[in-house]
Amino acid sequence: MTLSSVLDVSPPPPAAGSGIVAHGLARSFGPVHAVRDVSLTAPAGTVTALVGPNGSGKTTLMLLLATLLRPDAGSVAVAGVDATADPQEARRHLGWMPDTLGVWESLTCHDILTSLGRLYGMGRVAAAARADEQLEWVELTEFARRPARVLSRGQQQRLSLARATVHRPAVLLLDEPANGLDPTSRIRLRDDLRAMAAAGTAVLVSSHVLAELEEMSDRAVFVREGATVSTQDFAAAGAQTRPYRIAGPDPARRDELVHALAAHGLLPGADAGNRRDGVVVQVRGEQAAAELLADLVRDGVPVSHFAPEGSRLENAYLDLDLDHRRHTEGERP
Ligand SMILES: Nc1ncnc2c1ncn2[C@@H]1O[C@H](COP(=O)(O)OP(=O)(O)OP(=O)(O)O)[C@@H](O)[C@H]1O
Repeated sequence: MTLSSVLDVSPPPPAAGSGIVAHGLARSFGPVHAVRDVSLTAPAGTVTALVGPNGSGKTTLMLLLATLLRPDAGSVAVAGVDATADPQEARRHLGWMPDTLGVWESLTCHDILTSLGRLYGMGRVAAAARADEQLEWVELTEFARRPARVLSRGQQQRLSLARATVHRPAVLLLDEPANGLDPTSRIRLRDDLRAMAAAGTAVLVSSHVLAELEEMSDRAVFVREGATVSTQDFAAAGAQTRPYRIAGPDPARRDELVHALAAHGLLPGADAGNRRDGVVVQVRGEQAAAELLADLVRDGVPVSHFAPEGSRLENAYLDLDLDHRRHTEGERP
């Protein structure tokens, strides 16, 4: 498939509202069932995280959603367009940021973006103006006339984001976008993706950096061995039970803290205190956490640290992993 056959399309209409809806996707490579049964949604106006272990089929799934691979079974709708039946039309609504920049390293950054704009049907002047705008957005204006091969890894990622969004897509797919980015650029990326979602774009992002994914995402879809295993909505997660680490300023008074927590029916977990000072207890939602903290302060228990332990995404991932290991170990003869 040539790039022009992928992108030789007219400019997209204003963003359509339905994001991505995929049902029963499957794709094998010979005997390897990379994607077996994936159903997911990535609604417009949200950032959806795609999470799964190495080899669970995330990249293959992204390529299926981006219409760069044909599924063996299942369907994908992109902004209301049946992408399996009409991939060309679906691509007008899609932006795709792979984990490496790829092609055209001898062209200048400006030429790359202008060429893309032209392939999406923009006129010469409009495409050049859009390239300037995108380069300014990703802070690469000083590299506009230099070949893309001189860019650092982080700069390449930023050019890749500019390239993926040159046509203002309604749906944006990103595979490990924060790879190689320094902390400032990661924060920028997070803010940019949040801003795009706020403007109505459906953003689907895969990454292994779960704490970072949680900061930028509204919801998460978990995949394992080529199949969706669960979906988590962070807006609804405030009521969920999660571990909190609570510590006082004086480690020698830990027993006093344990005693106070026991009075609330909270017993430290088996690994409590292994990694850092304090006690880890399971607290039933944010309201209960607020009440517990107020009670400890009222009772004169000195508290210098009171915070959720790990990210929700990390905890959910570890729970799924544990369930899976129990399940597979239970199946062994
Ligand atoms: N072109 C291909 N030919 C053969 N096997 C493939 C091909 N692409 C992927 N696979 C296999 O499909 C499975 C899923 O791979 P995929 O790259 O989609 O996983 P992933 O979740 O993105 O992994 P990672 O997190 O390590 O990037 C793996 O077993 C991989 O070896």
